[in-house]
Amino acid sequence: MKLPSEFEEKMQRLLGDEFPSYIACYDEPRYYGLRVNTKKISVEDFRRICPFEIRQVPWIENGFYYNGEEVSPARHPYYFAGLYYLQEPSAMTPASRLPVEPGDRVLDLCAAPGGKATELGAKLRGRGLLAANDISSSRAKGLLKNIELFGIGNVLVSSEEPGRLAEFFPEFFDKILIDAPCSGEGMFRKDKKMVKAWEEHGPAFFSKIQKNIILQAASMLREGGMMLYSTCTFDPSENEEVIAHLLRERPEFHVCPIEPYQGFAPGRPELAKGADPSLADTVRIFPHRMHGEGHFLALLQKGEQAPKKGSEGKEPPRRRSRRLPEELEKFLEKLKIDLSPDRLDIHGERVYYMPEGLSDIRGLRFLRTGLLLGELKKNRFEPSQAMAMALRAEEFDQVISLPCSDERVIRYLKGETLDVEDKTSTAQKGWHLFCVDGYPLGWGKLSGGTLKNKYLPGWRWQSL
Ligand SMILES: C[S@@+](CC[C@H](N)C(=O)[O-])C[C@H]1O[C@@H](n2cnc3c(N)ncnc32)[C@H](O)[C@@H]1O
Repeated sequence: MKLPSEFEEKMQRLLGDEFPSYIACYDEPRYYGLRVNTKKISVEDFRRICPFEIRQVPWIENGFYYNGEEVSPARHPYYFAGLYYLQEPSAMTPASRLPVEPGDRVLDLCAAPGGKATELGAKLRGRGLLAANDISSSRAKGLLKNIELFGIGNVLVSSEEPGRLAEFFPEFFDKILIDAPCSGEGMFRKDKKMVKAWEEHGPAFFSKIQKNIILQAASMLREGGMMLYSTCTFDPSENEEVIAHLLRERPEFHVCPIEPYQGFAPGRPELAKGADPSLADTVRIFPHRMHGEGHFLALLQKGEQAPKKGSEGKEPPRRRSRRLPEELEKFLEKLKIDLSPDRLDIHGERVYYMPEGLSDIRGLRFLRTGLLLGELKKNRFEPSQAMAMALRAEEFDQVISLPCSDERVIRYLKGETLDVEDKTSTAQKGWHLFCVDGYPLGWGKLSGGTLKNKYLPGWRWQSL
């Protein structure tokens, strides 16, 4: 692979004796990985049902390698059921090393297409708030889809410039992830187009942006909160230097050690202005030291551990306590989950289930708040694709589940009407949650043994 000579020279200076083994990696195949969605399935159960060979990523509990030259996990019904996300193994590290707990208010500031946000959301277990933001509104649409596919409903998905977001959320979040836009040097092997992009916009261009983003993020973190900064590049000006900039500008922050793995290399304090020794607690991932493409991570804390504020002082806006439309009430009776009525919000035809503790966001550019439950149409309620993905099969009273070997599963994903007489009684009718091996894929409406397909058209299985 042809690399820019300026890049090679820099890596030689950075790695010294290790440079030959680093550069030799470019003649080896890239790593393919998938990360299990633990909100929907345990790692143990996934191992049991996974239809292709996988190997544990040793530093990620729910991360696995697969052979991307032989299998296409994105073309399997389990992918459509949101059971996993395809992700290069070193990119799994940032979300795994930010200690998110159920109930936290979490911000993923540069989130699209959702590789880290989906893991942060899974860790929340449906409690607290995941705010996933990306400056690009087109990329934010893909982000929303992945969050919905993962079944995560306690969300705010927005598309704002970080400074503007900071006006809405001063000292609000318990945990923040900044997976910063970067020159992408760690992605050269995975995607050759990155080399050309690097030649156009290199480390100096991104370093300026990153220094701005990290300060904006800092102002949104509560006292005692934790923030993880990551890039997929090697240049110190985008890594140690950005952290040094934060420590100079916001002295209340300190660097925290990251849960170790034998392949991690320490950060390099001597490569940043001021050579703060705590930068040695940041982590570098190099492909010649472990089986991942390349990353940098820094875990930071603002001040000392302070008691969590929770929703205190940030009252969510009061929602109108109006009677729910009858058709919605009727549908909600079919759900075997506890929904808190004061979190139901109706905007025009659309019904949402709002996350805990979201403050007033009027004026913010957002794509979604909460879980879209469905739409009120004339005298009916139509449940949404997002709700199907957020449910477990046992949480709805009418379910049709087929094994993944049944050809009707793919036909369902293609949008076809199905004959399911063998799976239902003629007396059964109305909304059914259609599942593969017990994992929801979407809705269908049953009548006389025929299932009318309600799978979201934009998500359909595309024929190659
Ligand atoms: C490395 S990517 C994020 C990848 C994502 N975290 C994931 O794991 O799927 C960086 C993202 O930052 C966004 N971005 C670019 N400039 C930005 C800025 N000035 N402020 C915030 N986000 C920005 C880009 O649109 C891009 O989606």
